[in-house]
Amino acid sequence: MRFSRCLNGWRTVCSAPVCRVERLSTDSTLMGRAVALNVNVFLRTLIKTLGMLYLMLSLSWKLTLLMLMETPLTGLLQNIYDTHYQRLSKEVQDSMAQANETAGEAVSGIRTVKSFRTELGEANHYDVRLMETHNLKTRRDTVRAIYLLVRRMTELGMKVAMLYYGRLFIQYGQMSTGNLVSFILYQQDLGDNIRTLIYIFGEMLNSVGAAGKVFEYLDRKSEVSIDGDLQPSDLKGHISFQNLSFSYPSRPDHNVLKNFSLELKPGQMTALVGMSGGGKSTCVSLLERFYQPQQGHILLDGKPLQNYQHKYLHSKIAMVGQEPVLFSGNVRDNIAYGLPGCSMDKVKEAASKANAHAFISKLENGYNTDVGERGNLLSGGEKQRIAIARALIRQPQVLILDEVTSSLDTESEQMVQQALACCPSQTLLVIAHRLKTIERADQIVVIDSGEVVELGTHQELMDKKGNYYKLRERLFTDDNTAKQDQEKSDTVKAQ
Ligand SMILES: Nc1ncnc2c1ncn2[C@@H]1O[C@H](COP(=O)(O)OP(=O)(O)OP(=O)(O)O)[C@@H](O)[C@H]1O
Repeated sequence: MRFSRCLNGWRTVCSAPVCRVERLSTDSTLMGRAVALNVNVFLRTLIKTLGMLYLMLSLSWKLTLLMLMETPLTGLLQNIYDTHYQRLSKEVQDSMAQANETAGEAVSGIRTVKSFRTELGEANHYDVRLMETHNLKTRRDTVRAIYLLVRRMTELGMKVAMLYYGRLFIQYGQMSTGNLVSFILYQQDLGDNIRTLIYIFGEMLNSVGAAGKVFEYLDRKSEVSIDGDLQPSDLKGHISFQNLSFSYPSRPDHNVLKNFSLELKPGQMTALVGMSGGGKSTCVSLLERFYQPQQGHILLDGKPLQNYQHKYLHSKIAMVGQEPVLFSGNVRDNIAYGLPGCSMDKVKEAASKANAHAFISKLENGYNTDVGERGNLLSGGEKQRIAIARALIRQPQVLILDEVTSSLDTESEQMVQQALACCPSQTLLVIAHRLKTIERADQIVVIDSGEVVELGTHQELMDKKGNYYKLRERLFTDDNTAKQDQEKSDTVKAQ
């Protein structure tokens, strides 16, 4: 559960890894169970089997050899069966993991599910996944039933042969009737033991697939090198993006940034603006070293970003993202996330700067109030302010705010802006759609299709009447239309 939470907010975890979380948890459970139980039973059964074989050999080595002739046949049969059974088991596990993931998504996004229930109609994704799992299980059980049938027939054939040759040995005085009866009794037990061994062996093979997946996750190497060791005590926070070209690994043909260059100076506020999908958040992801650019460099105080020690870098560059990520726990733990032993005074100071102290004090248990899973007991603006406090408490030299003011009211927004202005030597990078919030920025950078198309102060860009001017006009019109729509709907509601 805790692990899954960390994966959900992995960017936050990295700063202070949707993958198959369910599969990982199912696989590790399967592996743990198989190792603990099976090894124990396997060893006990193996010793018993060897003991019985010794007794059977002493009764009649010829009959024993005859019985053992069955082994290669059973082995071949087992091999064919295992291959199919393994493949189907893996598909069942994948399908179950997907079903659990779908259910988890539906529960965490219950509001969206409820809003779209009519559109979803009968197409309940979870049911579809369960049906797929059920079909796969049926196929797996059929393969098992066919295997058992063929195996029983083979065993029956061997028993007939044993009785036939046993009778002949008694006839020629090579074996007494009592010995044949004892042999048959041992042989039955031996059969049970060999079946147990085969079953456990199958189970162990089954868990090898699961173990493979777990080790695949554990052995994953970060594509971004983390062996830098620079930790200067006097970091200024001067950042320079130099001729960056970048495409995401999942879409290598789509060049998100093209020959992108930009400078962020200490003590200055830089605002990135532009149409959606232009590449603003990508700049931030590269600065946070979530990805490595294919071409170009990002320098921090003149040194490549990868030369800095990973932990040090994330203590100096803090980010508050578009969607604030909170973890279940109390307010204090969320603000002091990744800073064990942080004093309450520092937590309160950061909360005050982020304009969060007042609302936190009004909560039932103040800073000890549980924020609920992913902070769902708080409003969007409250979560946002806690996320800002989490960034400010680190006193970062570079602070990145990605659309953070979008869920704040005007008053909170102004207070946060004031708080940010209190750190004069800090390098501040702000991404904003509400262009009003960035008018006081020292430089405004307009990004379009991964390129810097305009750069200057608000006034310079307004005078230029270029992209920024048009963007403002468009957003201003959209804002007005939204306001008018809101007013209309308020009037209708009032009537
Ligand atoms: N993880 C990803 N994998 C593949 N492509 C991505 C990924 N994240 C973003 N992109 C693509 O990269 C381009 C730039 O996205 P980015 O999020 O940087 O834009 P943006 O300017 O921040 O947009 P917005 O203002 O809507 O947040 C888009 O075309 C987007 O589809």
